[in-house]
Amino acid sequence: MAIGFIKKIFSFGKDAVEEKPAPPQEAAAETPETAAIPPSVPSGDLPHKGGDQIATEATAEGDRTTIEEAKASADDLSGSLSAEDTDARSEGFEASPTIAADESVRIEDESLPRPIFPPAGEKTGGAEAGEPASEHAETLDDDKGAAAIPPSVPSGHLPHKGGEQMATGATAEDDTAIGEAKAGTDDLAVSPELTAREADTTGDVGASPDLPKEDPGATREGALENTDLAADENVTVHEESAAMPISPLAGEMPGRAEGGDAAEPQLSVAPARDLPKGFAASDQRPREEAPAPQPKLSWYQRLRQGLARTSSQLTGQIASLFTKRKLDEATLQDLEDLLIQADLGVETAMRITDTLASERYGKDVTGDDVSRIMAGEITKVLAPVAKPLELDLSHRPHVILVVGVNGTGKTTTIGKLAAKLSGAGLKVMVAAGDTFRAAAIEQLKIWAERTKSEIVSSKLGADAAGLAYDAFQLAREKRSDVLIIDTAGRLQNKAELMAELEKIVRVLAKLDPDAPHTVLQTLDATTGQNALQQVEIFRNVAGVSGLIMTKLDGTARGGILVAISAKHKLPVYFIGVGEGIDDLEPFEARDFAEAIAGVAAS
Ligand SMILES: Nc1nc2c(ncn2[C@@H]2O[C@H](COP(=O)(O)OP(=O)(O)OP(=O)(O)O)[C@@H](O)[C@H]2O)c(=O)[nH]1
Repeated sequence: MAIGFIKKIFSFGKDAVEEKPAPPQEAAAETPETAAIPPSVPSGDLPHKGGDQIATEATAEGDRTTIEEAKASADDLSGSLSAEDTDARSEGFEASPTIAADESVRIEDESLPRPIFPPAGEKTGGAEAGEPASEHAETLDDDKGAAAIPPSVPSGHLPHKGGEQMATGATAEDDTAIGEAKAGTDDLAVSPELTAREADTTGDVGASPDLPKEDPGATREGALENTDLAADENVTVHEESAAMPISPLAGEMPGRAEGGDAAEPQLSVAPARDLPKGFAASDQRPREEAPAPQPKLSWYQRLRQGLARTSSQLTGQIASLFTKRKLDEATLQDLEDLLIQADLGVETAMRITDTLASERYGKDVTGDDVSRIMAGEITKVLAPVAKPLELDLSHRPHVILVVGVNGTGKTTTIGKLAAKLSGAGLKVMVAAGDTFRAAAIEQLKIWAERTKSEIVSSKLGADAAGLAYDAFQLAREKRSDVLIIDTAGRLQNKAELMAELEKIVRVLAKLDPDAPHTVLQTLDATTGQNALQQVEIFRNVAGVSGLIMTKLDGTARGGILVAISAKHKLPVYFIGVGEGIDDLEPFEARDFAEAIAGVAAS
């Protein structure tokens, strides 16, 4: 066996490891489809440059593909092998996107808001009042890597420095008539003749041989107009030279010290001044006391805390049902009703009552007895679906498509996943495929900054399938390990949603028949029974291969995960119990069951 093709499984979230030969399409995946890399692009793993965002927009046209192909590829999503091919990792970029545009290209410098400078005399070692605010932007341009790192992220904490962000937009035009589609849906075959351009993060547009050098003295906007680029639409290059403002991450990043070691007390102290002899400086201003760092709860404690409402509601009702009561038919029926109302599902409710009846029929029963049996039965239902998310890194990138209804936590979950992967040393790219909401794109950019991931985005309303295709190509060229694609969730507009998701899946399969390699659906626990139906719909549309349930914190409806597991039997990879970057953990059947049933850890 050739050494370079030894593959391993990287089981993301859990410890499972297995081996599997590399898929044959990898060779094809490596085939450069674009022009040779410009000399200015370093070979090997490109260091992620802090805070830079490159936005390109291109057109993509693809070959005819049938819905069957797309569905087949979507179905073929079982996690397979992953390998960290270090040899391959050291290979340079063999291609960079060629750019074609017949209209103007713009570069926008979206610097951060100007910093507020202290008044004259207060700034030690700095300029006096009136110092031009623009100096900040210049500084950022000169040292983007440093500038882009969020202040609370410890330098060197993550292996990929900076947060190079590329934003590309692409359009993919279908060339297949409606009617070839399976099950009455559109055949949205895409013929992506992808054209993309990528600007060097320093703004050196000449990195691409097709592009003229930017005149550094000129206004960025319009500097590239009337080039010989051929594209169907305008190409806009966003150069965001500074990190987006984000909230502090103290204690949020995996591996960060807990308890506020990053939070140095910020006391308001007047700068020392030279006073004439006979005077003494005094500072009467009240000093702000830094809040005492809160001890951070373990994941298990947070899970328990998060599921406390579900659990207390359930156990409270059970306790009142079984007060001084022998177990009879009526009590069993009441219990079954209660469990069904708690969203556990009919199947699981019957399992619990059957087991209880077989153990305690005609005897005294306490709420604790019921909770114990309930925990055991729920564990049995959940254990088969509590699986790790297997990443096949031989694909490079392993493509994860994230789907789900609006607000179920797709973007947030992508950020949390990116943090885990990036924190483990993997090179992550995220794609802002929710092109219908400006806020979703911005939100993902912030997460990319936080997690030191690259980001591919386009302007609002751009074709999501084109963007996905474009991102996949770029992720290949950049040798990203994982590409995570966000999507818009619009259940209320089902036909359009179905068509778009099917198209994204189909277009990705053009580049790799196995892609997307994972289709993750996020489910909002607070929606209760509605989540069951959502899985049904997205499973059919996008070939969902696994679930992540979010917002288990504070809901009384956490039982729905049990009903979904019993019905759909789809793997549940992770659960979310908060909005923080580390509020996502692998799903553990027993922990979850015991937390819901309100029994002490076994
Ligand atoms: N409490 C809690 N909030 C969460 C969790 N996951 C996500 N959220 C919040 O839920 C809201 C919606 O999350 P998003 O990530 O924007 O959801 P989305 O599915 O991308 O939404 P669209 O972009 O509208 O499709 C945000 O305010 C998140 O912070 C979680 O596990 N717990």
